[in-house]
Amino acid sequence: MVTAQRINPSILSADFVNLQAELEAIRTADLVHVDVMDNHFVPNLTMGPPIVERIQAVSPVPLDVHLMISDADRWAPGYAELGAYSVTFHAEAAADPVALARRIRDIGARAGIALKPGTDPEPYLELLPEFDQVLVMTVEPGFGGQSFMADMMPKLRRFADAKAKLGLDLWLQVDGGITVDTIGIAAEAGADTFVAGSAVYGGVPETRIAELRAAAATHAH
Ligand SMILES: O=C(CO)[C@@H](O)[C@H](O)COP(=O)(O)O
Ligand SMILES: [Fe+2]
Repeated sequence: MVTAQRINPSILSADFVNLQAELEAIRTADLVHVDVMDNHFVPNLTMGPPIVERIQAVSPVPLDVHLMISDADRWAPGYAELGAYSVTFHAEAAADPVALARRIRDIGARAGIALKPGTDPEPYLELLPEFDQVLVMTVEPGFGGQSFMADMMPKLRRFADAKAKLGLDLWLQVDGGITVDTIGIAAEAGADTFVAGSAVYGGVPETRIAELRAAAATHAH
């Protein structure tokens, strides 16, 4: 069986003044990746619940919310409540990642855990049944348009191995520097869900999404 692959454009690279049109432009995507930043966990500031709620209301594709915020335990459940399809918080920002994932799942969203490049995956491997997706950051979180960190591939493989060993239906997501040139490297290492901001919005989004899909498919497991 070939693993399903997902392309999730990040609206961080979209024109925020024309967000509704930018959301329409990616209707062939699987999910829309929404980067929430608080200028505390990362040195950048984007949006909070009121704007994400409006995006949820008008988006033709479901929301994949990536929280780059401190005190995730306090804020993450609200994004599940407003209807996000998945809510991913950072391991480094949650006091109790398992309890938080359970709250997100109880509300009805998929629960994701994200790891910054410097974060060791080992403590999280045995917790994987508590999550629906793992996000391996392939740039330092905070900004779009950075270069893909190929040295994160051993971490991705570590999660892919643990997923296989435990027989889990877990999505492995990569975020940062994904292009037609790097997506195959990530797919090869076990990723099945690909976030791309500048690569999608830097051209005609529908064409870019199709190109990314084709490039990823040649490396599907
Ligand atoms: O979470 C982040 C950045 O912190 C990402 O989702 C970026 O928005 C991806 O942008 P590109 O690297 O694809 O341009
Ligand atoms: Fe992101």
